[in-house]
Amino acid sequence: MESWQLTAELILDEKAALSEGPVWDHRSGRLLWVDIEGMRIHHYDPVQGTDRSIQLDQRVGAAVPRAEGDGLVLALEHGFHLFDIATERLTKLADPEAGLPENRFNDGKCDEAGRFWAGTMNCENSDPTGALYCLEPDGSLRKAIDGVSCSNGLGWSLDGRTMYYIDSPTRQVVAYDYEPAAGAISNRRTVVTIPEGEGIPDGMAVDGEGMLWVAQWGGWRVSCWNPQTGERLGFVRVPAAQVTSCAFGGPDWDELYITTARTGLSEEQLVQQPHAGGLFRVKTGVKGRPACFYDG
Ligand SMILES: O=C(O)[C@H](O)[C@@H](O)[C@H](O)[C@H](O)CO
Ligand SMILES: [Zn+2]
Repeated sequence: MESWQLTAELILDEKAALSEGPVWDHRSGRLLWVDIEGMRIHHYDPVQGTDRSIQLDQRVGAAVPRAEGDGLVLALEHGFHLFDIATERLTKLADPEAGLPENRFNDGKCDEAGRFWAGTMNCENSDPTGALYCLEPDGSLRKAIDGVSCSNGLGWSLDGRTMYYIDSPTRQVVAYDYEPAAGAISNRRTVVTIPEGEGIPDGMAVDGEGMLWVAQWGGWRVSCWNPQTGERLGFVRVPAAQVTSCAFGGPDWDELYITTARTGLSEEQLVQQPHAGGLFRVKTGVKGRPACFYDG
């Protein structure tokens, strides 16, 4: 059934420790991404081929543009913050896991209503002490999913009635019924299982046909899955093992940007994958959808 294979090309040899969370900002034509362990927010300009980054003083799990202005909302090691790029000023909104020092925030994404969803992971072990949170545009926060080990990819179906979610060690993508007005989830079920020996699922993007593009940490690839059937339609080879996330972007929305990591790799492994920690890209032949921004 696997009908196609593509290969991603290196576009930025950044050698970031843990490059993650790509978001295409169509307003600026730039890709926002983070280096979680390097504590940096990056902006990549594909026209110039240049990348600029801002150093923070704590780990940054996810960054998403705000709908108004050019600020960002961040899921930092120590909670949710607004960030003003020009002044580099941080404004703390909420730190729901201040009492859990082993945890930090990881992947996050906005839904159509401009809510920012982001989850946590235990950095010391795979105990399910993490959770998925939803930050409403008015700044209120609620816990949506409990008992998470390593909160990762998020996405929504084309009709906005299904939310997809990845807790990496489960090797699964699960789906919930999604009630868009309230942002409420229910009826959890498994829609994709990553085969054993192919690493674990990490970040994810949903394309314009509703298919799921799932990065495989330890799997050297991003695979494309039909969530209706659980079948893999094809995959993108990436010349780095720790493939962390992906997002559609580019002027025609048909380019998949892919992030990778160096962290945890031995000297020997780094010889095999010298561009680990780089940014990669592939033309997919399918279009993605505009990213949603934070409405608060
Ligand atoms: O890329 C991420 O989402 C996390 O920040 C990583 O740390 C890995 O997923 C995790 O460590 C895998 O075990
Ligand atoms: Zn991730």
